[in-house]
Amino acid sequence: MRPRKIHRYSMIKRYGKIVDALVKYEFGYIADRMGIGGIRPLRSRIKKPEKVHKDTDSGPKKARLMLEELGPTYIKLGQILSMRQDLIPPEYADEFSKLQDEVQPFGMEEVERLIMEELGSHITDIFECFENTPIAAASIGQVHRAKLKTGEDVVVKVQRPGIKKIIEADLDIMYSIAAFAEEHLPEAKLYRPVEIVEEFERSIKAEMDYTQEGRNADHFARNFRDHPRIYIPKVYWDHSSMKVLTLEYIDGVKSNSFGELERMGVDRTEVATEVLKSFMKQIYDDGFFHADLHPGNVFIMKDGMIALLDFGMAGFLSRDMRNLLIDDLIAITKGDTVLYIELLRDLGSIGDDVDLSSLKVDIDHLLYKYYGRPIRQLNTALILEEMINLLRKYKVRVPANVALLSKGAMTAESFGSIMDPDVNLTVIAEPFAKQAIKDRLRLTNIASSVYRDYNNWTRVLHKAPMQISHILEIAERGYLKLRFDSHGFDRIVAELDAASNRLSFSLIISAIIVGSSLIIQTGMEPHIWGVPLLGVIGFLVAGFFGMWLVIYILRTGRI
Ligand SMILES: Nc1ncnc2c1ncn2[C@@H]1O[C@H](COP(=O)(O)OP(=O)(O)OP(=O)(O)O)[C@@H](O)[C@H]1O
Repeated sequence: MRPRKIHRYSMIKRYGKIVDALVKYEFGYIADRMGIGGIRPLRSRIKKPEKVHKDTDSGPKKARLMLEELGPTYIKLGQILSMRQDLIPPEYADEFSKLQDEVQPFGMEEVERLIMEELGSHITDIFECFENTPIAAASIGQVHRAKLKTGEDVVVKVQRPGIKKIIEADLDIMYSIAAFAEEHLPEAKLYRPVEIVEEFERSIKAEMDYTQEGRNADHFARNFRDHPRIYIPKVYWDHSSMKVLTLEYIDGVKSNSFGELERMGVDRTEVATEVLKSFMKQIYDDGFFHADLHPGNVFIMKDGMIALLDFGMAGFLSRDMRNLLIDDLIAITKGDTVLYIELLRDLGSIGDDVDLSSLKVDIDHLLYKYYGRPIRQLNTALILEEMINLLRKYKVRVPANVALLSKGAMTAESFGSIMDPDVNLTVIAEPFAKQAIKDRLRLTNIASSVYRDYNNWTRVLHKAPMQISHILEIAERGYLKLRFDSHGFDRIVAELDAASNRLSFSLIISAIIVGSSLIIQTGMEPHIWGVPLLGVIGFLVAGFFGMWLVIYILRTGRI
C-alpha cells in the first residue's frame, strides 16, 4: 500500500465528508459497519440529513449522485467502474456510465501560468491567438481553440490547476478505506478492493499524463496513416507536456449533429459502417483500440474524412491475447465447453474454490445458445458481455484490458446504433473474425506458436540440469526441506483424536467393569445388599459412562 502523504486533519475532514455523503444517500450503514460512522462532522450529526434524492430513486442512482457529489476522483472511479461489469453488478455499471464531469471552467490567468510553467514560454510567444472561452471543460482539464504563431489551427488541452494534489489525497483515502474494508468486511474482501484502487490509480494517473494521450494519438495515426476514410489529428510535441496537449484542430461536425450532417449530405449509415470497420481493424489487425468511440469523439470533416478524437482511453491487445479471444470465438462456434473453460483459465484466474461443475453447466448453457450459428449471427460485444457477467458470478478476475475491450466494443456498437439503428456490428465483424480465424489456423501461425512454446521449453530444459543438480546437492547434505500444505488435513487429525479418545474411554470403562467383577468375587468389605460396595460403585460408574458413550456415539452419528 502506498504511504499516506496528506495531513492528518485534512484526512479526517475528508473522511467526514465521505461519511456525510454516505449517510445522505442512505449508505450510512456501510460507514457504521466499517466503524467510521462516528467520523461525521458534529454539525451534520446534529441536523437532520438533507435529502437530495427521491424515495423512488434506485440504489444505483443514489450511488451515482453520491459519487458526483464527492467530486472528480470519485466521478472518475465511477466512470472506470462502469466498464467493469466483472466487478460490479450491471445495474450499477449502467448508472455509473451516465456520470458526467462537466464543471465550471478555470480562468485565463491560470491557463497562462500553466503554459508558462509547462512550456517555458509566454502564451503570446507560442500562439497567434488563443480563445479565452474553452470549447469544453471537464474536471481534469479543459480544451481551448488557438492558432500557432506558425499559422496552424490547434486545440490546447490544459490540466486544471491543483487537480493532481486533490486526486492524490483522495487516492490515499481510498487506499485506507479499501484496506479497512478488506480486513473487516468479508463480503468486500471477495472483490479485492485494494487491487481495484491500485488499478484505478494506474488509469487515473495515465489520464493525468497528457503525453500518454499524445503517444496514443501518434500510435493511432501510424495505424491509420494510409486509411482512405479515417483521420487522426497531429500532435504538436513542441507545445505539449504532462499538463498541456496541443493537437491539430479538426474543422468538422460532431457525428451526432444530425441536422448539420444532413445539410452536408453525409450518409450516416456509411459513417457508422466505416467507424465500426475501423474498430474491427483496431482489434483484429492492430491490437490497439480506442475504448471511447462515442459520437462526441467522432467528427465528420468537410472533405468527408472521419476524424477520431480523445485518445485518453485506449487499450493494447497482445498477439497472445488476440489469439485467445479468437480461440474463444472458435470454442463458441464449436460448442466446446472444455476448451472454453481452458480459455477462461488462461484469461483470468479461476480460483481453487470455484465450483467447476456448476461453471461448466453455465458455460454449456451459454454455448448452447450459439452452437452451430454462423459467425454472422454472433454478436461479439454481447458475447463478451455475457462472458464477463459469467466471470463475475464465479469471481474470476478479468484482465483490465479485456474489460476495457468489452467497454470499447459496447461503446462502438452503441455509436453504430445511434447513427443508424439498422447497422449491425456483427455483420461488419464477420469478415474480420473469419480472416482472424483463418490466420489463427494457418500452419505458419500454429508453427510460430509451437516455435514460441519450443523457445520456452528450451529455456526450461536449459535451466533444468542445474536446478536438478542443486536440489540433489541439498538433499545429499540433508538440508532438503519440503513445505507441505494440505487442505482439510487438520480436520482428519481432529477426527483421529476424537476416535482415539472414544477408544481409550471404552477401554477404561471395560477395565472398571473387569475390576469391579474381581472385587465382587473376592467379597471385599464393606457390603451393601450382600455384595461388596466398591464393586457396586464400579459397576454404576461403568454403566453411567457406558450409557453416555453410547448416546454420544449415536448423536454424532459416528458408529
Ligand atoms: N482536435 C480537436 N479538434 C477540434 N475539437 C476538439 C479536438 N479535440 C477535442 N476537441 C473538442 O473538445 C471536446 C473535449 O475533448 P476531449 O474529448 O479530448 O476531452 P475529454 O476531457 O476527454 O472529454 P470527454 O471525456 O467528455 O470525451 C471534444 O468533444 C471536442 O468538441
